[in-house]
Amino acid sequence: MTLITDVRLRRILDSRGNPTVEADVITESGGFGRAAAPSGASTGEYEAIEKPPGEAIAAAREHAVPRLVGDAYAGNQREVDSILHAADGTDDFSKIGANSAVAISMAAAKAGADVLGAPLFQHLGGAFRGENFPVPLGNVVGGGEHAADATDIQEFLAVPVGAPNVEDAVFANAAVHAAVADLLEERDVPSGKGDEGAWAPSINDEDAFELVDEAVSLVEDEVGFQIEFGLDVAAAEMYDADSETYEYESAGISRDTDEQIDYIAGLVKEYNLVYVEDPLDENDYEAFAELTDRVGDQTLICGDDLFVTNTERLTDGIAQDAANSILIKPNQIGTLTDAFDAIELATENGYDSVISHRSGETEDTTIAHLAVATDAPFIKTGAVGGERTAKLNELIRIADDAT
Ligand SMILES: C=C(OP(=O)(O)O)C(=O)O
Ligand SMILES: [Mg+2]
Repeated sequence: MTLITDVRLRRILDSRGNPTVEADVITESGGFGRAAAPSGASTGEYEAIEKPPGEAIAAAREHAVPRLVGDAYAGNQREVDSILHAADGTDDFSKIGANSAVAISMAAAKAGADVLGAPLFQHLGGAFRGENFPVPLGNVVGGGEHAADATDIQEFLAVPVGAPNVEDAVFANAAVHAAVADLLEERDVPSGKGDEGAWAPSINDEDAFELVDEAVSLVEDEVGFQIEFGLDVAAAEMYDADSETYEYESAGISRDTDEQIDYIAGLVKEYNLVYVEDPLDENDYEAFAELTDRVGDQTLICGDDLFVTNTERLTDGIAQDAANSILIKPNQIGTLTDAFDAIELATENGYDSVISHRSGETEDTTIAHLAVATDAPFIKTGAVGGERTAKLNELIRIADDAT
């Protein structure tokens, strides 16, 4: 029933107005799945290769589609994904593009779920998936590669750890986003938004910490449950390998690795940060390990550019105690199977998985299902904006359906 009879690929728009790959997978019994690849701006050095969409589509049509049609079963995700790997033949999807691969992989999963008549999270997670729902990390202020002339730290994330359910958590993050706007207006600070919908005022990081701290406290009082905050430092983007320093341009500060570790450890204590992503350069497992040793019992130290959803890099990180959580972005590695394997390896080793969007997104909601299917404790998918609320609203619907 899930035998794949057609795979269609096209270019569609992403949220930045750039082209991206969309895939439709159709099965023998009329099952249908559609998915689109997201795209990063602060990409990790070791990510699978995103090709220009036109080239990725042409290459996938030539090499992957003929191997899938009439041979692969959409309900057998590992088979679909291993055919994608075989059709590509490289270890970084540089032939068909990780964007074509991930769109086909996710579309196949949806087609498989369609044939079974099950929601995607149930098809992916099976009957014995856990009953928890992820806490959403909501990007409320940001800069870095996601906005010009804003904070050096890429993302300030609201974390509604005390929310009784997904719906309250999602609304709490939106309320923090709104409270930040009110505080900016009170202070006469104009602000546009970055790629993920976070406010991107022209302020330095120190001012942003005060702002987010206050916004979080205001909303916490309003909703009556605990909200903390966290960061995606995206430190690889500010690391200068020649001088071996982290350059905070808006504050005019340069920190060497020891100073960076001290700085982040100090922030964790001062602001009770519950989440810190990529606080150090993507090549520096050792510095990650030192920071994790210092504050890993108080906060999540999460590897995004460090691990790039790659089990080999995660294995190295685990061996060195480099972090205690991993960001999972299916397009960093190219298939759902690879993303699942990374989550499984993380879980076996006591690492938390944080399922994540990219800064360039579409209306695709696969990651909401992936987070629920794998019982991931956190999902990072913005706070507001259509391509972000697509996932957040899907999460609310899944919770409504499943409980
Ligand atoms: C979502 C992120 O940004 P991008 O998609 O630009 O890598 C991130 O760095 O976690
Ligand atoms: Mg990141």
